[in-house]
Amino acid sequence: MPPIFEAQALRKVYHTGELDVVALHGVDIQFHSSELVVLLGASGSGKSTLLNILGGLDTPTSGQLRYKGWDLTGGDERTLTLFRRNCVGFVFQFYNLIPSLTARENVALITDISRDPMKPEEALALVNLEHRMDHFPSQLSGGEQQRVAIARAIAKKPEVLLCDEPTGALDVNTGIAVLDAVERINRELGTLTVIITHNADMAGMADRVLNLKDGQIVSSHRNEQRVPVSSLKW
Ligand SMILES: Nc1ncnc2c1ncn2[C@@H]1O[C@H](COP(=O)(O)OP(=O)(O)OP(=O)(O)O)[C@@H](O)[C@H]1O
Repeated sequence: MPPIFEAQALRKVYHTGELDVVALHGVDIQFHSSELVVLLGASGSGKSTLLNILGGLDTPTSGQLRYKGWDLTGGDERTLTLFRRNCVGFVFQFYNLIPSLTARENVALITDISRDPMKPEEALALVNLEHRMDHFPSQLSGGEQQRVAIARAIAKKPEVLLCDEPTGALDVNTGIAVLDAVERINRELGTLTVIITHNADMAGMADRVLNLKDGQIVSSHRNEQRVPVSSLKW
């Protein structure tokens, strides 16, 4: 099977005042359909930069990124907008839900503008929140709010789910429920999933574990078997 993403010599330089910060130093990597990939690395190693480029939120300074053979780096803003809207779901550390809307309404905001979405109820059931659909964010725990954010990200049935520190603001037990939801979506929908974390204990849940250091992928390890999230040692 051809890869979903194919990155070649990706380089990203941020210019801030007098200073140039090289965030990515020539990254070559492929991501395949249905994979669950955990991306590890110290603070500042370039994880978010890589994820943002994969998701079309940022563009590389040089190098090439292809999505299903489609050149995202040569593309114009309209191409990137269509790619983001139709192909990618994002989950961030902070949930960014709209406080005046219920869980169902927060998800419906996205399904209303998508091409072939699932129903908000279906997306919320996938993250085990069917009993909380009519609650407002303030009536939900941090982990439940993050699960609403995951439901919102996947309700449009994206090919790719990108998660930047999805459990960064949560305690261990709440984080487990969130990762369980992400793993289930990957398994049941076959969504290519990339998760950034500082927590090396999460590596066991992945098909593949990448380590970034100083803007380069310094190791790539494939797990023979995925460990269920509930059995990971924290
Ligand atoms: N918008 C920006 N402007 C200038 N420099 C930036 C910008 N975004 C990131 N950087 C720099 O690029 C490097 C890589 O940052 P990045 O956020 O990708 O790292 P990270 O591995 O995700 O870090 P963390 O784990 O702390 O989130 C860092 O040195 C960072 O300071």
